[in-house]
Amino acid sequence: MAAVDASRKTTRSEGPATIMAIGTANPPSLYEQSSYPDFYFRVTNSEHMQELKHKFQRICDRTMIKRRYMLLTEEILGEKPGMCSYMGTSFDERQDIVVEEVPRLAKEAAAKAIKEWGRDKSEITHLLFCSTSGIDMPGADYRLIKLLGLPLAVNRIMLYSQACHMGAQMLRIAKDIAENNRDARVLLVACEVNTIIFRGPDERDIQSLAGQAAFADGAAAVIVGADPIQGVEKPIFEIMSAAEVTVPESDMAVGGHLKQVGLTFHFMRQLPMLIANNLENCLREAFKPLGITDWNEVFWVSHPGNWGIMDAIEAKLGLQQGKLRSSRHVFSEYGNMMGATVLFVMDDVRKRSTVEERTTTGDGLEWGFLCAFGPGLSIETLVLHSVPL
Ligand SMILES: CC(C)(COP(=O)(O)OP(=O)(O)OC[C@H]1O[C@@H](n2cnc3c(N)ncnc32)[C@H](O)[C@@H]1OP(=O)(O)O)[C@@H](O)C(=O)NCCC(=O)NCCSC(=O)CC(=O)O
Repeated sequence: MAAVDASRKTTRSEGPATIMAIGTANPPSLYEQSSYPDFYFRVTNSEHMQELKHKFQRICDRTMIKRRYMLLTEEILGEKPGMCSYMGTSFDERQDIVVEEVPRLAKEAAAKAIKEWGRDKSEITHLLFCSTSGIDMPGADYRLIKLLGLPLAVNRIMLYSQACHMGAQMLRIAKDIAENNRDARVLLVACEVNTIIFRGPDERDIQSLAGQAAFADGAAAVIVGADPIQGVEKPIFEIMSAAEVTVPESDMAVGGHLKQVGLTFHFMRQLPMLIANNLENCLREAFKPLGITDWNEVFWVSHPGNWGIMDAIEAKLGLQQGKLRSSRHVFSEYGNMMGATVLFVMDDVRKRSTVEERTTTGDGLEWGFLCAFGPGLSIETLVLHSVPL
C-alpha cells in the first residue's frame, strides 16, 4: 500500500495546472460588418430580396460586431453553389474545405503558442483539439500532429461538433491531465471555420440569418502544465477549479443539426436571460471555497455569446461597467468564433493587463472567473488565479 501511495505521489504534479502560453490566428479575409450585407446578398444571388436584406442590415448593426474574419471569399463561394443556396445539398462542398483548413488554421495558432512557451515542441505530451467543423477519420488532431511535426507518442483527444463552450471544456480536461500526469505539457487547440454554417438567406429563418451575422473563423491554442520550470516557462494563469452544469429543459435554447445542407443553427430570444439567471449559482459554487461573494472582486473572462447576453450578465450580477471589456472587445473585433472565442478573451485580458500596467495578469486582481456556454444549455466555469506582473 505504501508503494502505491508513493507511486501515486510521484506521478502527480505538486502545483495546480498552469496556463503558460496562448496563441491565436485568423484567416486572411477580413469583412467589415457595415458592408457585409452587400457581400452576403451578392454572393448568394439574393439581391432580389431587398426587404430581407434591410432586415439583415438591421441584424448586423444590432450585433455590435465591427469586423470578422472568414476563410470564405467570393472566389471560393463562386464554385460552391450548394453553399450559397438556403438549403442546397452541400455537405461535400463544405467538407472538402474544412477537413483541410481546420488543421491548417490550428497550426498557425499552435505555432505561436509553442513559440511563447519557449520549450521544444517535442516536449508536448498531450494534444486536445476541438472544432465544430470538419468531422473526419483520422481527425484534425492527427493532421495537426503531422503539420506541426509533433512526436507520434503525443496522447490525443479530438472533440467535434459541440460549439461555443468547448474552449472552456478543453481547459477543464487539460487541468485534469496536467495535475494527474507529472511533467505533462498539454497543447489544447480550439479551431472554428464556419464554412459549415454559411448558407443563403430565407425570410422564414431569421435565426439562421442571425448566425450569418455573428459567426466567424478563428483558432486559439493554449499550453497547460503544472510546476512550471523556473526561468523557462512563464505562468499566465493558474487553474484552481473547473466545472460544468447543464441547465434542465433547455436543449432548445441554442443548438444546431449537422445535415446534408451543412450545420443548421437555432437560438431562443430568451437566451440572454436564461444564461444570466443560471450563472449566479455557478459563481456561488465556484467561489464558495474562497469565500468570495462580490462578483466585482474578480476579473472576468466570459464567452461573449452576443451583445444581449453580455448586457444581461452585467445587469443580473450587478457587474461594474468594464468587467466584460475584453469579451466585448473580442466580440466586436472578431465576432463569435465559437469555442475559440473565450481563449481569445483570456489572451486579451492578460495582454491588456500588461499594456495598462496592472499588478497582475488578471486586471490587477488575484482571482478570476472564466465562463462559456453552448448547446445543452451547457455552462462551463473555471476559477483562475492570476500571477504578478
Ligand atoms: C440577432 C441579434 C442581433 C438580435 O439582437 P436583439 O434581440 O438585441 O435585436 P432586435 O430585437 O432588434 O432584433 C433584430 C431583428 O432580428 C429579429 N430576431 C432577433 N432574434 C430573433 C429570433 N430568435 N427569432 C426570430 N427573429 C429574431 C428581430 O425580430 C428583429 O427584427 P426587426 O428588425 O424586423 O424587428 C442577436 O441575438 C445576435 O447578435 N445574435 C447572434 C447569434 C446568436 O445569438 N448566437 C447565440 C450565441 S450563444 C453561443 O455563443 C453559444 C453557442 O452558439 O453555442
